[in-house]
Amino acid sequence: MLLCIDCGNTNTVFSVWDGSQFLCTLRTSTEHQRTADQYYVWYSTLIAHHKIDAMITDVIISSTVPRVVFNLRVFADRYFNTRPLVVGRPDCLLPVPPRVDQGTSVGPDRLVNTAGAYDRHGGDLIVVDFGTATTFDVVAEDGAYVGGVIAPGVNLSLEALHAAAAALPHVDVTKPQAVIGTNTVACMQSGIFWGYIGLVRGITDRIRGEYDRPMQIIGTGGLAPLFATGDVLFDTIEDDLTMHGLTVIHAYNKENGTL
Ligand SMILES: Nc1ncnc2c1ncn2[C@@H]1O[C@H](COP(=O)(O)OP(=O)(O)OP(=O)(O)O)[C@@H](O)[C@H]1O
Ligand SMILES: CC(C)(CO)[C@@H](O)C(=O)NCCC(=O)O
Ligand SMILES: [K+]
Repeated sequence: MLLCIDCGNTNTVFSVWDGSQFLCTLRTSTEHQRTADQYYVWYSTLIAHHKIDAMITDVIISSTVPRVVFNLRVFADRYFNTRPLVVGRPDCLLPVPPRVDQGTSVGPDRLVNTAGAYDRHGGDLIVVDFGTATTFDVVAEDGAYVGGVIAPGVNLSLEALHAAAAALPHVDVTKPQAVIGTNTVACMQSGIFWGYIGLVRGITDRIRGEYDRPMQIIGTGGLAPLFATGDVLFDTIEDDLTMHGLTVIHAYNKENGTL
């Protein structure tokens, strides 16, 4: 079985893939101090809780935080006796290499989203991922990542408002009743909710204008379903797109790479 690990700047997600389905998905906050042994205590406790017979033989990691990779490698080696595949490292092949400026390194999560979305939908796509950052990945006809957009994440923007303005409280993102807020919290929620609807619509419209073929828009990340209630922004929403992409890249390396 394959253990897929998706480390974002905010959260780290583990998912066990048995070759045809994900048996469970476990989430923890990303902390670079966490050791291999700490990962195992957390992982094995939850696996036991879910009563899953997970015989892990392979591990694949995508990490937007380079310094957590060392301890995850030790974790894979010590507890599963396997050398993990790390997306973005030279020995991890991608089904289609990205076409970007020379010397730039694309976030591994964006490469993984690209591979996952292309596998499910073919090319000419925009993948919108609502994580720590709100990212837009453009996937060409042949499945290559060819660029995109990085905007501040929704929760980051809310935190920034709260941190910078003494009178603005911490609020959660939610769909407000009306656009015109009649109290501070409602005003902030309106700014974030309708602001991000406008951001996503504006950016995807402009990408479509710049790209010379029809494109599908795929939404992913925890907040995609919430924003889809505000406007028709996406052709589909897939909460497991990153995990799916990890299984696609792993399978590709089994067939063509050094695994
Ligand atoms: N209605 C909601 N309000 C606030 N947060 C929500 C809501 N629905 C989902 N979430 C949050 O979305 C997050 C899931 O987002 P996702 O995994 O896509 O990115 P992330 O973990 O925030 O970022 P990264 O992947 O960059 O670490 C979870 O932390 C979850 O609590
Ligand atoms: C943009 C984030 C933070 C989104 O997780 C990540 O993909 C990243 O660190 N990217 C590196 C820069 C780039 O993708 O062009
Ligand atoms: K993510």
